[in-house]
Amino acid sequence: MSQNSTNPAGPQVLEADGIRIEFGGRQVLGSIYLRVQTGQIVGLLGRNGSGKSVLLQTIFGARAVADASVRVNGRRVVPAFREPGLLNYLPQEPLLPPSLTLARAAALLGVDIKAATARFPELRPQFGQTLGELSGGSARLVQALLLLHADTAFSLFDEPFSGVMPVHVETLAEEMQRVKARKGLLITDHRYAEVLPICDVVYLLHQGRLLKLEGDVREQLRDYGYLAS
Ligand SMILES: Nc1ncnc2c1ncn2[C@@H]1O[C@H](COP(=O)(O)OP(=O)(O)OP(=O)(O)O)[C@@H](O)[C@H]1O
Repeated sequence: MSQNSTNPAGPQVLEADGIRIEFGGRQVLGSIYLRVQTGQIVGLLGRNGSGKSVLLQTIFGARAVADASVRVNGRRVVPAFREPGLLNYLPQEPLLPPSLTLARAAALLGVDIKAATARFPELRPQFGQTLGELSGGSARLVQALLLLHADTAFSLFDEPFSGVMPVHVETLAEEMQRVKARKGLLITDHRYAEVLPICDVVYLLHQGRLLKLEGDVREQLRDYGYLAS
């Protein structure tokens, strides 16, 4: 399914709800509802250990959760990763094998290197190298760029800016804003100063509940103990 085949007339809507997760009797997520649509960047913030990674894994389908419902345009898609062209996911840990050349990774994901690196020309000469030969920050940046430019309706990013130098964080954030014209992006990253300005919707995971923040987002982030006062 290409990104426009499910609903060529309008945006696609990805919804996740009924997500409840416990570890050892401790509830991490309690009846979460989250919505992302194409054309939006949705930010997911929360303190360390609040369950952001677990939530992204569950939406992607890498973590099976009883009663969890993930839907696209109202149609249940569990596990979502099986749905061709629906979504891709950058986990916190490296996604692609270190032995893979960047050119091969791009080919596997159907990504045009020239388009993906249009704003990162210094990366182009590195496409003959393997991911393992890159620095940690460059490898992170390349993987985020490849998933961003792959032809899926949604991309889920778990800390895409981690280890990436500030000048590239800025350019990657701008690139996300450009790409959202044809995709929906769900991003969690503690680089809130870069994340907040590009988000259309901000969620905060707090004590197992997912709160949609409206109004003065920074003030609420302080109130909930995510930002220092
Ligand atoms: N397999 C597991 N077994 C037990 N507990 C787990 C397991 N996976 C995650 N947890 C716990 O679930 C909670 C949420 O973890 P998660 O990695 O989703 O947090 P996070 O919000 O992404 O944190 P961070 O901001 O530090 O990346 C943590 O307390 C973690 O220890």
